[in-house]
Amino acid sequence: MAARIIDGKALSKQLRVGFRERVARLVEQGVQPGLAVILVGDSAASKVYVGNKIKACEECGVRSLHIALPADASEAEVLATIERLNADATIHGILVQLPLPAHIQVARVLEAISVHKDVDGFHLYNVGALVTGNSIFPPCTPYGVQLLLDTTGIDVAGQNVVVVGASNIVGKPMGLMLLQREATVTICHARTRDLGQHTILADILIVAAGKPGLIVPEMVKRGAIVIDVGINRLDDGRIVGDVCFDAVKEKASWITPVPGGVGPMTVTMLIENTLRSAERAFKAVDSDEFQDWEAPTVRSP
Ligand SMILES: Nc1nc(=O)c2c([nH]1)NC[C@@H]1CN(c3ccc(C(=O)N[C@@H](CCC(=O)O)C(=O)O)cc3)C=[N+]21
Repeated sequence: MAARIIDGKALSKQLRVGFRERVARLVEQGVQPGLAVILVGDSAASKVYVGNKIKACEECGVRSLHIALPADASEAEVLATIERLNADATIHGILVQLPLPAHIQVARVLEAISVHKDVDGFHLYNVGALVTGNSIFPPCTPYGVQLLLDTTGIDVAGQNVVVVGASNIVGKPMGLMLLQREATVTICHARTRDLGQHTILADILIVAAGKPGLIVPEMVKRGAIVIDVGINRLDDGRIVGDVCFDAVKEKASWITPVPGGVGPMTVTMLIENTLRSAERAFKAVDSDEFQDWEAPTVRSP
């Protein structure tokens, strides 16, 4: 029997209805949630993603500030932009689109963002919070995957989860989030020997490798849940994930499509984090998470 489809577009749509209500409540109290998106350079893919984020803001009533810097903008310029946004009380979330041009140090930029506005969850403080199991801004893509998994009704505790890809923005945080939920987590990566030997054991297989066609049915356990985080543009213009969807869906119990799976959820969770930040700024929700702890300024050598 073919797998059931986990529809990220539909779930996003549903969640965004609730977001509009939360924005309305905030606006009633005089708070207009605001998200700043900084894009350095003009990569085509980044433009599409940033465009989707801005669209989602509009859809939910979040004010968005799109700051486009030229590809040769200096690191100092990017840092100055962040400083300005850190100090701007009308901005509740700051996102610097990755990847950045090679002359800019990603770590310096991410550590410059106020931990209170780090809606991507990429600041070291938020990464540390995730490691210790009390995440403040969970990174958007793994956060979205977690909600997609929830819709299947499966309890991940005790399940074999295999994550393919060990990036800082998807694979590693994904593994940590599911470990927190008591799954048995394996993280595979480019140097993993005999990938299929690991993936075949997965009750839940999450693939974020950026390699079209990487996962074939022989590597998938019958009845597994398959989450495809990959987004690959083929020469013919088609967008596909890392999983051979048509073949694998005959073996899986649940599967996410690309597009329309994880991608829209990434954007949706960005809005969720921005609303949480705005609510927290207003003290509409418990702000104990930060425990009045002032995050240290991290200085790079
Ligand atoms: N600081 C930072 N934060 C990010 O969250 C971040 C980033 N940098 N850099 C790049 C990745 C990628 N990303 C996506 C956003 C939207 C879709 C999306 O909307 N996908 C749709 C359409 C895809 C398309 O048309 O190309 C879909 O899958 O259905 C996908 C991927 C956010 N990222």
